[in-house]
Amino acid sequence: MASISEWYAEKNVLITGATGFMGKVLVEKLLRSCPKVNGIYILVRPKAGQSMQERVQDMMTCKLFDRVREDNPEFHQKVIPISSELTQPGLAISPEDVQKLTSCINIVFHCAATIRFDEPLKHALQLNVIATQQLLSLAQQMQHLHAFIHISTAYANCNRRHIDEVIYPPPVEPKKLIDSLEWMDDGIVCDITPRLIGDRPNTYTFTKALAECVIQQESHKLNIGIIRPSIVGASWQEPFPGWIDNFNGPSGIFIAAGKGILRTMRASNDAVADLIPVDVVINLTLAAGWYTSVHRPKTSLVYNCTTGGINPFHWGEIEHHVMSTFKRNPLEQAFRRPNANITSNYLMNQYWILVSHKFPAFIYDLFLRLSGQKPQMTRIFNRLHKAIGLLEYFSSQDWEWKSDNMHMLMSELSPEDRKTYNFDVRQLNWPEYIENYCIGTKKYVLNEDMSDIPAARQHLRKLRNIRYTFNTVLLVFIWRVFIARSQMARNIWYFVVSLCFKFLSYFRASSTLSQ
Ligand SMILES: CCCCCCCCCCCCCCCC(=O)SCCNC(=O)CCNC(=O)[C@H](O)C(C)(C)COP(=O)(O)OP(=O)(O)OC[C@H]1O[C@@H](n2cnc3c(N)ncnc32)[C@H](O)[C@@H]1OP(=O)(O)O
Ligand SMILES: NC(=O)C1=CN([C@@H]2O[C@H](COP(=O)(O)OP(=O)(O)OC[C@H]3O[C@@H](n4cnc5c(N)ncnc54)[C@H](OP(=O)(O)O)[C@@H]3O)[C@@H](O)[C@H]2O)C=CC1
Repeated sequence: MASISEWYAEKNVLITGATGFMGKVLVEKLLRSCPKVNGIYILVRPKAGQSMQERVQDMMTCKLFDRVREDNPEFHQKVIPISSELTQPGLAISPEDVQKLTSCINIVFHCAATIRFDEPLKHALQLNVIATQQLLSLAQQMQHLHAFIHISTAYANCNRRHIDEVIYPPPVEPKKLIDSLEWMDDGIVCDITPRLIGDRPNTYTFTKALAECVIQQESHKLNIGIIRPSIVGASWQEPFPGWIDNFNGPSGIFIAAGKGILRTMRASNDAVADLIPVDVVINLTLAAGWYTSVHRPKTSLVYNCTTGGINPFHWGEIEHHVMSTFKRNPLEQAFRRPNANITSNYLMNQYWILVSHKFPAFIYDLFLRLSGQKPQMTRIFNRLHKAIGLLEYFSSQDWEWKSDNMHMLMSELSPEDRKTYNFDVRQLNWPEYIENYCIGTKKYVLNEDMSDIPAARQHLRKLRNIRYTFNTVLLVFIWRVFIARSQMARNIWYFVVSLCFKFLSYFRASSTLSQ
């Protein structure tokens, strides 16, 4: 049987969400490991004043593509951008492009989605559900399509504790919901959103669950594979360790902790931190594309792509390794020395928020105001509190995912493919991975230079000295106020001072005698 790379040779691949975090890694891996792939068609929209072409050019000059660039400097010729806005009717693809895609595409990878937890329901539905529906209908017209691979999330069914590799019945009938929301104005939709999403924490997980149902209902004769990754983190091995380009999920939290801004967060030390490296997810996705095309399973296979059941690691351990990495490799211009603690106790967390977040922010902003600058720390903390408020649900409990299909797929690969498309997370060394992840946030998200680490360490030492001075002044001040008001405190003070004097005289006398 042909290896995975051989199978992708001469194939035309369509990818949505190629400009996103996972999409980029997918494009890169295809170009690097399947150099004979015929064409990679990517659906891209113009954004933030940049044309589609400019965005794609920018994407391909990014460091992620360095290895591919070395192997084949002309790699960009294989990437063919197609203008598309997924929230528009017909995905806003021109008739000529539709013609091109339907006649040549062999495999579709659908990665595009809104992953914001606070997305208004109407927009999340439009992108995560209706766009999926429209893409399926385009796929139905493709004459040479072998497989359609949809990227879902392991948290689509986070209202359950034990999650099998099946598509669960929808919380509401997607078609009925789409029809009803169409005539409602945004205010009404916003009001009824909590009732609609029920026991799911946000519109993201709710609409991703609906998307899976839409796929089940409307796939007809297509060969479907559904990949459900848990919390996707920096790369483990490929194209190099620690690659990450965004603040999503834990990355923003790690950075905030490394900058000394985040001091406390509600999370359970003993809960499994189900992180999965992005290269593992992409390797599994490509292998699933190959398997679905070659074996054409009778029912759509769902792959829970998680680590917790295979090689568990816990939030408490993550906290320890993140802190230790950032102490050894500090971020530049830290606000305070990194020292974040997670706690599952609500009151304790509120106390530390007050003492370690709100109070220092207030003092710092006061200092900025007095020195004629614009206050900013309170605003940063408000944003951080909003983000951690949305993430806490995922860090305070654990889930059990069945991953039989992931094991089955691994057993179907040749030894060579198992190396090239490695998704065996039993080999993952967590402390090493977390260290590379944190360094990755420093290098690739914050664009900080590793050669500036001595200066960053010097800055941490300065912060430590400021803290010692501040604490000493505070202690002396409190004590002075205290002894001015209490006779007992004064007595203790005189007792301690006279004790010190006695010790001093004793040591002086004994040193004089010994001479
Ligand atoms: C040591 C401790 C160990 C314990 C550690 C526990 C970690 C526990 C993780 C659980 C993780 C579960 C993950 C579920 C698994 C999925 O299913 S993965 C899908 C993941 N999706 C996400 O993570 C999206 C979550 N993010 C959001 O919903 C929105 O970004 C937020 C958080 C509501 C913020 O919205 P917003 O206020 O409108 O801000 P937004 O425009 O997004 O960004 C504003 C700025 O903040 C930055 N930013 C965005 N997010 C963050 C963030 N999280 N932090 C800091 N800055 C951020 C942006 O880069 C941006 O910067 P500028 O470009 O302005 O300079
Ligand atoms: N990141 C994670 O931790 C996890 C992600 N997933 C799933 O993986 C997939 C990819 O996630 P990730 O790469 O992290 O997400 P990103 O937010 O990084 O990427 C989203 C992609 O979707 C595209 N997109 C969004 N809106 C539109 C639109 N209206 N028209 C055209 N394209 C659009 C974006 O394009 P543009 O650049 O133009 O905005 C971008 O390419 C998603 O389906 C997500 O649900 C699952 C589990 C965890």
